[in-house]
Amino acid sequence: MRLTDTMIGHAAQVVREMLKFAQPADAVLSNFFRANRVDSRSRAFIAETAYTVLRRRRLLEKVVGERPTPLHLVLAALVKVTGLSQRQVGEALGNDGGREASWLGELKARAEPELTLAEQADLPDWLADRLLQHMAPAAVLELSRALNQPAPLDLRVNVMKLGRDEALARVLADGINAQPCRYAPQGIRVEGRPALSKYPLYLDGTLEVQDEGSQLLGHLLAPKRGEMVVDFCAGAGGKTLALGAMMRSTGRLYAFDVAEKRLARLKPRVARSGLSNVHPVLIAGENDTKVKRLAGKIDRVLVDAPCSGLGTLRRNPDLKWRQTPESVAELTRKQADILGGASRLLKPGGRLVYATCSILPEENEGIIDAFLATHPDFVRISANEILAKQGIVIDCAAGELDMKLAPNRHGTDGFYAAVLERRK
Ligand SMILES: C[S@@+](CC[C@H](N)C(=O)[O-])C[C@H]1O[C@@H](n2cnc3c(N)ncnc32)[C@H](O)[C@@H]1O
Repeated sequence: MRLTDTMIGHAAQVVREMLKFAQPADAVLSNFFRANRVDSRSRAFIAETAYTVLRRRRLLEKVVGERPTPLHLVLAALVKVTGLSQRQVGEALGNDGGREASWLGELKARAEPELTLAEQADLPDWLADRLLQHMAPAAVLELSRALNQPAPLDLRVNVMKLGRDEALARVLADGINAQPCRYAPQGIRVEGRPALSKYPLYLDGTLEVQDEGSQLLGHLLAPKRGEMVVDFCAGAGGKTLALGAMMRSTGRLYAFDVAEKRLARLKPRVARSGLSNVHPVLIAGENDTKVKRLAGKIDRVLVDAPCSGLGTLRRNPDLKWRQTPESVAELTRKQADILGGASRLLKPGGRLVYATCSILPEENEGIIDAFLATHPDFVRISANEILAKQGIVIDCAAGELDMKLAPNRHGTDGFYAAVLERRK
């Protein structure tokens, strides 16, 4: 790929917008591409470079020094992280970029800065401190390095339409490099970024984009044909679709959410999937009368709780700069309330799965421990045993009941799930 000064300038423009943190990084990118016509190779460069700056912001700010400009952050990212040579970047900058080229020369000559652990991990201090409360420094570095890599693309095969092996064979025959996911029985991991929006198997609902970790949640809830199931925080329905297919389009699957826009995005996906058992319900909150009416009637409840998203930094690196100790505290209050409300839905003997894509214990086992302390009618059961019964063997700590996934150990996003059962 020939790098040009326009591409570098565009990347700096995107970085400038992203670092305002007024909008999520992916929204900044799509707005930029809507407003500026750029060819697909430049697009990939701009997106990757801007995300590299977000991922490695602390290192880059340290390297660049005081009052870093977006352009200097981009140039530093290209030579310090992407591994381009000073000459390659200098040539792209051309004659008009003489000042920046000489700045790059200076940068190259500077001694490598001393970095604190949080800077090496490229995490804000508060977040590194939280992780260090329950992890060794080497483990924090290993986890954060994995979170600072781009994520692979995982697809879930809709088994109502096609078996995983047949779908994989079709994908391979269409020239897309892919392999079965390591754990998720319906998962396919794809190499590169194929254009799915025009791909027939995607358009007809055979394939859905879903991280392998998310796919496993369905296997933890393991809904059966004919059951009454609630996806309490259904959002745009990624998990709803997987649950509906596991129920073979029978029974009733309520998709609750408080966000009308997200539920609206669920409807066309349900149509494409061919499921007829999904009932989207807009609720005002966990105390809505629509929720209360179903109290004690539901076999299985999934609570895919709103969370900090810090397990998804591979895809959403801006989250580590957007979240704060205060926003996490607010989320934990909400998580406890939602879990309390959702738990009332269960029949005796029913199963609840509480999940987040966070790596912070206060959003995960902290919520479950506090819930169990005040709800003696619930017991925690082994997530790993439920998976093992379905032939899914996850590498986990001895005696660990909850499912904890991490990119450095499992190649998935950071994920947490606990399985609770209401006593009979
Ligand atoms: C992690 S997202 C869910 C993602 C979704 N399950 C999927 O697979 O695409 C959390 C969702 O919880 C919803 N939410 C927030 N507060 C809620 C509440 N009190 N009751 C139900 N849903 C809530 C948010 O609107 C958001 O869609």
